[in-house]
Formats: sequence, structure tokens, C-alpha cells
Amino acid sequence: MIEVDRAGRSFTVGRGSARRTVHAVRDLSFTVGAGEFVGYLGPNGAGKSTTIKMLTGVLAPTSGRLRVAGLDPTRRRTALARRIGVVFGQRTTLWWDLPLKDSFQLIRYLYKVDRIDFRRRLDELAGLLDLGSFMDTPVRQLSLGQRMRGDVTAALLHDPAVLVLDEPTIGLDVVSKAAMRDFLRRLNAERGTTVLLTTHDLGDIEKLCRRVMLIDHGRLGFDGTLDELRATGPDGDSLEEVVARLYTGSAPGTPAPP
Ligand SMILES: Nc1ncnc2c1ncn2[C@@H]1O[C@H](COP(=O)(O)OP(=O)(O)OP(=O)(O)O)[C@@H](O)[C@H]1O
Repeated sequence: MIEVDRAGRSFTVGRGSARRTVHAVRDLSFTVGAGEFVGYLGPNGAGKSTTIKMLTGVLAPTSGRLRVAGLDPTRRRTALARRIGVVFGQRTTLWWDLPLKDSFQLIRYLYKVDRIDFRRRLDELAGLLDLGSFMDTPVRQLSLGQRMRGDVTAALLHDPAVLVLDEPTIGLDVVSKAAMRDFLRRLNAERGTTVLLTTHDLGDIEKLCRRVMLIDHGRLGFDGTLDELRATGPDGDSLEEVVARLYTGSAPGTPAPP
């Protein structure tokens, strides 16, 4: 479902003699099969957002190739939009001044979702994510937890095969977080939606992902099961301790090793 083959993305920053190249992602290769739920971890500045931007067609790779649902994300961005859903926990894709339900109608229009499919899907998602009490509320008045549920619904209205989540539980209280995780687990198990989850919340990873990939300085440093990830540290270490050890030595913005 997702194929990344020696993908790289660099940026030129600075001017004159201070001009230099930042290798945000280097020689990145992995595949994610249909129905997998994969965690994508890395310290700040590791290259996670750059990877997501390449997978969603926002940024073209400067080397290598990517395929999502069989499509080249940069060349087939419109076609890909129908196969992929994306949630950025830190910012909304909803219309700030419109009631939530109007945002959904706009998405139906933009994605050309059949009216009956849309109604069925929205009813189902509204039930699962408990949207009923704030469907008529303008997005700017929603609490963070409500807004996040709205954003997840918006990303799923066109029933995408792949869901890319960038910190979908950030800022949520323990109850909302548990509900969101439960929803995502069911979505993956019952609908077979392929999920790539980027998060700094290792609870998300522990509760949801069987497989974890870890990126550091733009390179894939680990790709294996959650159990294999734990086994990289001494017995009895928490996942946080194991991951912190793997992150050690990396700092945001430091040049990637050659
Ligand atoms: N448009 C850009 N121009 C220049 N450098 C960039 C650009 N986008 C990203 N970078 C650099 O590429 C590297 C990777 O950034 P990226 O945003 O992909 O990291 P990240 O893993 O998502 O970090 P975080 O967890 O902090 O969100 C960083 O050094 C960053 O400064």
C-alpha cells in the first residue's frame, strides 16, 4: 500500500557563504502492506513530517521514488486524495467559521462523495466518534478533543484505503485519548484501513502498533515489531527508556552524518 524506495529530500538553506544543504530525509526505503498499522517515530527534526509531506504529494522527493495506493504522490495528487486521508493533530483542515456539519458537506463536494455513501458514512462516524452534540457548532468554538474528532471524521468521509496520522492524540485528556485510540484500532481491524501513525506519544504506539519504524537524521534506524523494539534495550526498561536511548545523540537541525 505504501512503497518508499531510496527516497530523499534535501533543502538548500541560508545565503551566500552560509548556504548549505539540509538532508531532511536520506535514502529512505520501506513498504507498508494493506491493513498494517505502523508507528513512525523519531526525535524532533528527524524527518517525519518531510516523509509525510512526500507521501501525501505536498513535497516532491529530490531522489528515489514513492508509491501510495499504487500512485506517485506528486504526479497523481488529485487521484491520491481519493485514496488517502490525512490528519494533522496540530492544525485543522476544517473551516474555522463554519459549523462542523457544513465542513463535512464541503468535503463531500470537494471529494465528489456520492450523497448516499456520504450520509451512511457520516452517520456511522458521528455515532462512533460521538459528534452529535456539536455538529452545528462552528469549528472555532470546539474543544480540542471535539475538533480532533471532527478532523478524523473529515479524513475518513471518502473512505480512504490509507490513513496518515500526524500526532492525532496531541493535547487530548486521558479519556478522549483512550476513545480516539479505540476508534483507530477498530477502524484498522474492522475496515482494514492501512494506518501510518506519527506521534511522540509512546502510549499511542504501545496501544496501537505492532510494527514500528524509527527515523533519525533522515535515515531509517529501526524497522521491526514493538517486541523487537523493546528487545533493543535491557529487560525491564520502559518503552520510553528504550526509545530515548535510540534517540540519544540526535539533536534537531544537526547535519546528518554522511
Ligand atoms: N522547508 C524546509 N526548509 C529547510 N529545512 C527544512 C524544511 N522542512 C524541514 N526542514 C529540515 O529538515 C529536517 C527534518 O524536518 P521534519 O520537519 O521533517 O522533522 P520532524 O521529524 O517532523 O520533526 P518534529 O518531530 O519536530 O515535527 C529538520 O532539520 C528541518 O529543519
